Amino acid sequence: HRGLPPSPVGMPIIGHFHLLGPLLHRSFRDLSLSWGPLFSIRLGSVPCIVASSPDLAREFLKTNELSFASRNDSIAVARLTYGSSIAFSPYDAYWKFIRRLTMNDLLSSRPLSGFISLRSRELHRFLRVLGDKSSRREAVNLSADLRKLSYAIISQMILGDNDTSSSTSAGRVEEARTVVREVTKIFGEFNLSDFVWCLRRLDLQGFGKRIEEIFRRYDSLIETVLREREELRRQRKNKDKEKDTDKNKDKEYRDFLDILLDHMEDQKDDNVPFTRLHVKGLIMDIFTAGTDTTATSIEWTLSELINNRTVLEKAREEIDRVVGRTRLVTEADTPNLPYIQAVVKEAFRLHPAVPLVIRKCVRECRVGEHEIPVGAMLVVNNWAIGRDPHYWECPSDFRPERFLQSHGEGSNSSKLDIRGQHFELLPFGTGRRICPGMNLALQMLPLVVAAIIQCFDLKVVGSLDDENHGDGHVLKMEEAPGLTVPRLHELICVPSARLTSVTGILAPEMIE
Ligand code: HEM
Repeated sequence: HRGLPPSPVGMPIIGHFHLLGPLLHRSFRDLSLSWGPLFSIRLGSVPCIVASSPDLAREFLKTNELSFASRNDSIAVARLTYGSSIAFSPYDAYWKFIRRLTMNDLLSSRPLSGFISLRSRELHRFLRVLGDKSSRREAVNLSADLRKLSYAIISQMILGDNDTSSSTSAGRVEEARTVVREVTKIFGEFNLSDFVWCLRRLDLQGFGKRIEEIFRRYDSLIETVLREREELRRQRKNKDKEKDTDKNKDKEYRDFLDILLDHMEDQKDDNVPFTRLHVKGLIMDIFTAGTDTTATSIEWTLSELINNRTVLEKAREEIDRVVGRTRLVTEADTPNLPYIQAVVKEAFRLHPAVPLVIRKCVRECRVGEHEIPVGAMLVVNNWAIGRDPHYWECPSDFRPERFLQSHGEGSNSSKLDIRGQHFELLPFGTGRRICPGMNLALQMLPLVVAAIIQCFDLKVVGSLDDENHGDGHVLKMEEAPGLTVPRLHELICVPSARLTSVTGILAPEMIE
């Protein structure tokens, strides 16, 4: 394609695959330093356009929104989401149907406010584990526990309040968490077979085997969950018949899975089939899109706070002033904690959990002097934009102050919001495909971060940078590859209780 943006010299058949390392956002940023904020590469036979500036992000994702309102599918996505993903579905009637369903019944403010007590209960449970470790002076794997926390919240939102006390269901939860992680990892890797047709059967990187293994494990888990639920629904129906109860009266025990199964059974719209496979795919989708992203964002925010003591003290000072030292911070407090909100934004700038917004061109369009063909892949490098010195002063410093209104009149960054309106900072993407879990994430993140630093001091074990940075050793900040980019080294800390009485959370015997 002559009209494509500039491109390095590629190799026959594989194109530019050899230029990409496991951390794709870094490879793309390095290429943009030589080829400019808009360049193209070829992945096998698929042209891939990489944009790394806010203006280009606006041009592609807003001005030409409908041309890029779909995403690239892959062998892994098709198999592991049963071809019925919300995140990877093209912009069509099915996508509109499941997006509306998910928003109305799970992720808009009405259902979310119904889950406040669930979030608070799980947060308390998480803090109690930390409190317990603190009283025994034991280390805790915060990365793993944050994943457990976000998994517990999302799984109960979707599947209801499962009793995890028995060893069988605890084992099932553990297995499900592992599967979700593996799916998130494989979705973020580029598989040569997706781009080079003649290599499809060869499976040179061993993706095919991994996909089948993950599929087998997920399918067996989700089948067990579905069969149990179908049996429960049969029993409920029989009971209702016996009692002659109105079908709609049982609303209180309907969770999201029930709503999906109701849609499957009713099948009102023949143009948009909704089968058991769609239910399985959608559940996989929400788990993979929602759990690691949230946990990863909290993990990076805490890591930055650990490395930036002055910021941490300022954040704590705000919590102590607004909330006090005798009760735990709640969701209702977070709008009154602007510094904590700024800390979260600053962590998103440096560590967007989804560093690349990836879309597919479905309608030929023109951007500047370039013609973008149908089928081209678009990558907007959020991570590179967040670290670009053209848009951010001292970009590698962790400075939440840049997001405070009082920080320099006319300062652009203090006015930025992160809900997809400002293209300098798009942690949740933008437009029709913007993250539907944004409201949930923005309720959880400031709360969990504030609660942890309100209650505990964290002493890091391992993962310290060997170089001395003047004020002592700092935590290593290396990244692991994947669709979401978590820390390479898990965050392991010994917590010590900071407050002597946090009512309702830490039992007195847990406090030193
Ligand atoms: C800090 C947490 C999160 C971050 C940083 C994040 C980020 C993103 C981003 C960047 C996208 C792509 C948007 C685009 O293409 O414009 C996305 C899509 C998506 N996210 Fe999130 N997300 C988070 C949490 C969640 C949660 C909690 C859920 C659900 C419970 C969720 C569900 C989804 C889904 C289903 C999509 C695909 C939407 C579509 O294509 O229509 N996310 N997310």
